[in-house]
Amino acid sequence: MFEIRNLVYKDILRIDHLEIESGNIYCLFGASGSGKTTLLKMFNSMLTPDEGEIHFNNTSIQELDAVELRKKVVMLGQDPIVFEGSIRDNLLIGLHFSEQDKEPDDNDLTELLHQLKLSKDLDEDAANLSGGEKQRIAFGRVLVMEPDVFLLDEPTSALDDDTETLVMDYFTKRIKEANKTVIMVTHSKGTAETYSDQLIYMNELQNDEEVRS
Ligand SMILES: Nc1ncnc2c1ncn2[C@@H]1O[C@H](COP(=O)(O)OP(=O)(O)OP(=O)(O)O)[C@@H](O)[C@H]1O
Repeated sequence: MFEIRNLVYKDILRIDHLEIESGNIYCLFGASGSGKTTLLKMFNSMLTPDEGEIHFNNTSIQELDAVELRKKVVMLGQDPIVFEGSIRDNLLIGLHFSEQDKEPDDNDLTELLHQLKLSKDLDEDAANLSGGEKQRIAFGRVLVMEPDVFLLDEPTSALDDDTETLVMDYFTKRIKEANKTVIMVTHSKGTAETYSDQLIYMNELQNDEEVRS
């Protein structure tokens, strides 16, 4: 699905080769500042390598329209974005930037909230949610978009352990059923070991001693 060859980005990334196969969950693991977020941003063209190639389904990412690519490869950043409006608005807003043409109805969205362990009404103002609740709403938004690839940057960092387990169990079951691909940054080795098909250690990936953490 993705293949990286001879990638160089500033003095942050130096990767000879990395292959991401579809249908798998990959966890990027490594020290703070080791380039995990930077690498994640390469996969949907938010950042462009200085040297080297990234291929997505055998086409160079640079040849693809970034907007179209981001419909298939969706990033959920470290800081959850909440838009003005209700919880319903927030769950549905990503559909405008996705290839998914079937809009979930209120029953679907209420079930999604339930699975994300959010006892909230769809009409509630999203601005009043706590940090962990906002994180789950942002998670729900990308789930509704149903992209081929989820790029997740510490998606459960604001959740307590029990909630994280429930949310991740639900998420991984759902994406495995749909044969989606996940590349996820996490600081939790337990989360990485529990949910990933493959762990990618940044210090092993980087080929230059100078960029090793
Ligand atoms: N646009 C940029 N220009 C220059 N340096 C940058 C840029 N973005 C990030 N960096 C630096 O690159 C390094 C890697 O940052 P990155 O955010 O990818 O690390 P990370 O592994 O995700 O860290 P954390 O676990 O703390 O989120 C850091 O030293 C950071 O300061």
